Amino acid sequence: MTSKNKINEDLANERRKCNFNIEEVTYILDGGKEKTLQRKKIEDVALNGGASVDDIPEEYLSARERYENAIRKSCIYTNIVKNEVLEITGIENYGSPVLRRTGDAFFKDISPFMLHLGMFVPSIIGQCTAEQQATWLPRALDMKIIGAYAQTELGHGTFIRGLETTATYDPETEEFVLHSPTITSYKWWAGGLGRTANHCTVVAQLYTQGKCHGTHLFIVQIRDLETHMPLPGVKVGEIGPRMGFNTADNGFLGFNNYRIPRMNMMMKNAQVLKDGTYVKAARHGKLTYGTMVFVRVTLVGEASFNLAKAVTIAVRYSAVRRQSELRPGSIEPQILDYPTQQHKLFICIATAHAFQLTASWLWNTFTAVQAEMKKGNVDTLPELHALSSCLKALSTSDATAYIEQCRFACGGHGYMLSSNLPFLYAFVVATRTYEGDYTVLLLQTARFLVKAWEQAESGKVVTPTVAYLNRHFTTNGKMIWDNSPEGIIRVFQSVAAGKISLCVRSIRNRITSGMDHEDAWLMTTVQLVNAAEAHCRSVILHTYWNEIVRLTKHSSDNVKTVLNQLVMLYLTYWALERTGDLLRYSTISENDIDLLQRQYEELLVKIRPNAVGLVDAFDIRDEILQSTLGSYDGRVYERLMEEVQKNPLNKEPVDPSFHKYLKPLMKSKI
Ligand SMILES: CC/C=C\C/C=C\C/C=C\C/C=C\CC/C=C/C(=O)SCCNC(=O)CCNC(=O)[C@H](O)C(C)(C)COP(=O)(O)OP(=O)(O)OC[C@H]1O[C@@H](n2cnc3c(N)ncnc32)[C@H](O)[C@@H]1OP(=O)(O)O
Ligand SMILES: Cc1cc2nc3c(=O)[nH]c(=O)nc-3n(C[C@H](O)[C@H](O)[C@H](O)COP(=O)(O)OP(=O)(O)OC[C@H]3O[C@@H](n4cnc5c(N)ncnc54)[C@H](O)[C@@H]3O)c2cc1C
Repeated sequence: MTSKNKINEDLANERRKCNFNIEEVTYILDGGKEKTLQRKKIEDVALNGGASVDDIPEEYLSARERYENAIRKSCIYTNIVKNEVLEITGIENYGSPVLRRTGDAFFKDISPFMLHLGMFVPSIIGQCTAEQQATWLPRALDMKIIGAYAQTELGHGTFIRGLETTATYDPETEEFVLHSPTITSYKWWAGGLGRTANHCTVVAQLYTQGKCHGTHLFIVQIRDLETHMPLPGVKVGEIGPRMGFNTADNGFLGFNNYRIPRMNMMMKNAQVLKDGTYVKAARHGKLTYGTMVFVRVTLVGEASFNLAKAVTIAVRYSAVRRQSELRPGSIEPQILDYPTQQHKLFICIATAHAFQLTASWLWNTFTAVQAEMKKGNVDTLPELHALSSCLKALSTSDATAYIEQCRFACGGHGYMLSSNLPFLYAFVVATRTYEGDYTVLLLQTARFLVKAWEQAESGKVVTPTVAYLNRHFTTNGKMIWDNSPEGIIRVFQSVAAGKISLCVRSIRNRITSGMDHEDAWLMTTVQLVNAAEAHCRSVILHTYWNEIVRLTKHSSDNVKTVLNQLVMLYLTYWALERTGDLLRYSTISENDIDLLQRQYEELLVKIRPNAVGLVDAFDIRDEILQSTLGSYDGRVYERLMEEVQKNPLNKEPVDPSFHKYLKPLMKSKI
């Protein structure tokens, strides 16, 4: 064995200690053995040519070089996908999470094609008629046209109804005239728009026959397909450096009375006829927001995957890193042996599991709602919107905090870009804002919760995710504390019910004392966000526990044990985080809290020997992790030194700036 492929001895020891079948856990997380085998096959095809095709790491490049390099790699990857991967998986898997995952081997930051696959293509699928799909989809999937999703404007992101771009129908020519009437109406932020896209989905206020019908979606060509020049009437460019997303060429876009054919309005849910007659969406007023719902659903899985990457890096590093001494003269312990380090990291492993299983469950819910909507039934859409909103908000917010915790857990080396942790953080922190800001989305869930509360109050049976509200009206007093998983979940549901109840009371009291409904709601929004967070927490706890019970029914004993330890750690962790709520809404005592704390610390000890095995079970290839600290072999220090060789600053022993500036300064007299 050469030193290049030798496994670090501490990491090798950890793997010897692991007492469960790692593959079995991988299968559970992937959704079954077949899915794991399929993923591995795709990864082999996509990555075995050597994915990391950068001679100089992208962080050393200028903005121009970085963008060009990102385009170069996007094209390499797209060709691999088109020519090799889709042969195995079929075209319907374009844009699947596996391809998204494999793509990470090519980019530390982000591909300029991400929004094409992540939002432009889904908007064609979700918002176009079959005829329109036949026109656009094959060209988009084959990358003959490259798109972006241009909704947000300089002046408005959250409040979609406030968007200012107009699309006015002209029946004479059967065209829409797109126009940006103000500076604040300029599209701003759309990924891939600045330099890459030649088409985009544009969200604009639709005017026909002198009436505004609110925001609708349009497919708009913005650049010439041969020359890539912006078309006359289109002003487009890149918005400038930002925190992360620096290879995504986020762009701005304005229109000067720019004409597009009538059939470029995405007409699945509402139409404008040739004569300008507007035909309203028959089923639900918010179906044009469908692409956002789809992306919110996928973002829960994104949060899980990125957290899994971060904790894989941090746990492996913590097994390799030794620091301090427990007793004078004793061997320095692996930092993973410190309970405080375990406290930082094991919750991250458990959270990645919780989010992965919740993401799969949410995806199933999403596809079930889609199937119902195809039959014309939109009754389940409000619950899906409430669920996808709060799960997107919480998963991205928790993942952000825990990825940062993983970085802290790696000490100084966690700040190195080559650890990949800063990139992961910058990528994930944006997910908390884009596709609906954290607070705004929780307030959407709160609207649903208050309505569900009112239904339960009037004796109606409410939908499953809020069924605990029906129970709230049939039980008296505080929920009895019970330290079983089901007991903890019930208490969390009581906390949510209690908080929603307080919100309803506050709103009613405020209205009674003279406020109108809008002000009463506004004054209660701090509590409403809190209640929606509590509801979402209970949904995650419940889903995680239920899914583990279901998925480990036929598992080997040791797998059952370790996955149970993790889910118990998760439940106990959150119970301890929320002791204030538990004291308020349940009969938990000081003694019960002491017992919870002890239980938590014992779980850390039990999980410790399997920690490396657990992160190995995420099965994330080194090419995808792209981390000096987190590779499978644990050659942390060697990789850090190897990376230093790639630093262009080290190419010459003396920097030219020495002769230009430093030396004159040193020679100058005071
Ligand atoms: C290879 C694979 C590639 C990729 C995959 C991997 C990763 C992920 C993919 C891509 C992501 C990558 C990068 C993304 C980059 C970012 C993109 C963007 O950010 S795009 C822009 C997103 N913008 C937003 O999310 C804006 C947020 N704002 C809103 O959603 C709305 O304005 C808001 C809901 C806040 C308010 O809307 P409004 O019309 O004012 O409604 P109101 O509050 O009055 O509510 C009325 C009524 O409607 C209900 N409702 C609202 N929204 C929905 C909905 N979406 N569905 C159903 N119902 C909805 C609302 O609850 C209310 O109902 P009630 O009256 O209470 O009954
Ligand atoms: C990296 C990145 C990529 C993006 N990519 C795209 C893209 O491809 N396409 C696209 O169209 N957009 C994109 N966006 C835009 C993104 O969707 C918006 O920035 C996001 O929806 C937030 O909207 P905003 O910027 O208007 O924030 P604001 O709404 O201005 O939020 C500012 C603050 O006001 C608060 N706030 C706003 N409204 C309310 C309310 N009603 N109640 C309480 N508090 C409120 C928020 O909580 C927040 O604290 C991207 C953004 C980022 C950061």
